[in-house]
Amino acid sequence: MQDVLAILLAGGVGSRLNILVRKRAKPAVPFGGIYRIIDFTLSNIANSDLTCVAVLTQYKPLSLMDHIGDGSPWDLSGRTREVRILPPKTGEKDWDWYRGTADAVRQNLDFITQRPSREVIILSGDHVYHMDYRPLIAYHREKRAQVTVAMMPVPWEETHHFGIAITDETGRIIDWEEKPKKARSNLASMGVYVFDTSYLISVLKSSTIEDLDFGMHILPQALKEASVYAYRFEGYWRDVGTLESYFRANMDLLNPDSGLDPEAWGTMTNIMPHGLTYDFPPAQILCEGQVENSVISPGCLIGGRVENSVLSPGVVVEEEAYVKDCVLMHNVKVSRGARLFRVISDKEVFIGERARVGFGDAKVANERFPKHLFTGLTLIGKSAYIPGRSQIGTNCVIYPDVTVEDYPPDFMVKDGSTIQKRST
Ligand SMILES: Nc1ncnc2c1ncn2[C@@H]1O[C@H](COP(=O)(O)OP(=O)(O)O[C@H]2O[C@H](CO)[C@@H](O)[C@H](O)[C@H]2O)[C@@H](O)[C@H]1O
Repeated sequence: MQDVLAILLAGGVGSRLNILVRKRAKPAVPFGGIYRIIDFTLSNIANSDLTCVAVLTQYKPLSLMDHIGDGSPWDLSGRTREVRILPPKTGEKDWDWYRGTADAVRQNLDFITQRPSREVIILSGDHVYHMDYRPLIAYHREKRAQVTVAMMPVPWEETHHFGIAITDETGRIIDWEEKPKKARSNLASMGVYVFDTSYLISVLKSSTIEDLDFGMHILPQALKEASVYAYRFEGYWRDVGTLESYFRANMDLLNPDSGLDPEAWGTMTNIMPHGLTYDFPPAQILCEGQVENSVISPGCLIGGRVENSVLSPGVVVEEEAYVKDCVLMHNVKVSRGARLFRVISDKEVFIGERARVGFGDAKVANERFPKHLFTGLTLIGKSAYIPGRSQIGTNCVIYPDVTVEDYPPDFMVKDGSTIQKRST
């Protein structure tokens, strides 16, 4: 589909993913063993035969740029295919940081005006889903819409996280509420929009709002002056913007009925920048090793028991260790006899012998720290060191790079605590 340009928004701060996004943009966070979150949207683009995409970055873009490279892992590079990574433009005075999703596109209007296109599809880099965009574009054309929003019903108690539409019987959107306190419908926007190119250019050029946002400003305005339709999507889709939803989506990989199946969807990733499958040997389960309902990536070495967990390449679980309901990223080492329960661990973490992590009372932890954004999960930052025989409760956050010197005596970390690196 050479007449449709794709714009992938990949610049949000993603602070709800806590220390996982301290050094990387949210779309670059590892997911599901060998993938990164952005792989899902890039694969959808390639599998929908879209040939030209701009990736708008802003916050900590380096690992994202490394990962995307020239786009060839998704077949997005060549004479007629291109992926363009666009950082915020330098303005007259200083960096003109993007102030809203639509402002980010407005600052890169050149990309759109310099390439002939009939429609522009706006996508987000922090969703895990499989979608063929071609039926959506066909629907947009059939309805002669100027804007089409991909939507799906969500549980009523989650409606306040989304843009919500009220439609008439033809599918036309007649009312829109961005993240309403009390929603009148549960038909939620997936943050996937198809715009007629000429309408998108005119609506972006005509607005004087600085922090211009699609859900907050552009859609309400479009309802007044253009024909806006809802396209109902049926399939697996998750916004993995919070730790809870990120964890749940990883766990969905282990449930054959969830609808999340990257292999069946032809999801692609870049295996080169970190030498993923090229340098890692096949995964190995030793005699004493036991694995139940888990994703085990290349280079993993399992001597203990792993249950309902997602392991990225190079994870080692030594003899007598027990890992249950965990997401462990690249090269985490779980030493002999250690026990982990509901832990999300970033890369290169060392867990000492007989340490216990994530066992505790989430209710108590929530009472102590009601503002914590997650329940019953413990989060370990990149390259952190968990001392042997330590006991780390649930709802704890262990910051990146902490060493043995940063822990309290006898390594007892109460439910809901945070261990930070001591400033030197
Ligand atoms: N300045 C910037 N530059 C580049 N990229 C940026 C950016 N600011 C945000 N982004 C990226 O744009 C995407 C969407 O941004 P937001 O996180 O602000 O939207 P939110 O998810 O709250 O709601 C939106 O997405 C949900 C669906 O998840 C809809 O229901 C809702 O209507 C819609 O507003 C994300 O991928 C983010 O990383």
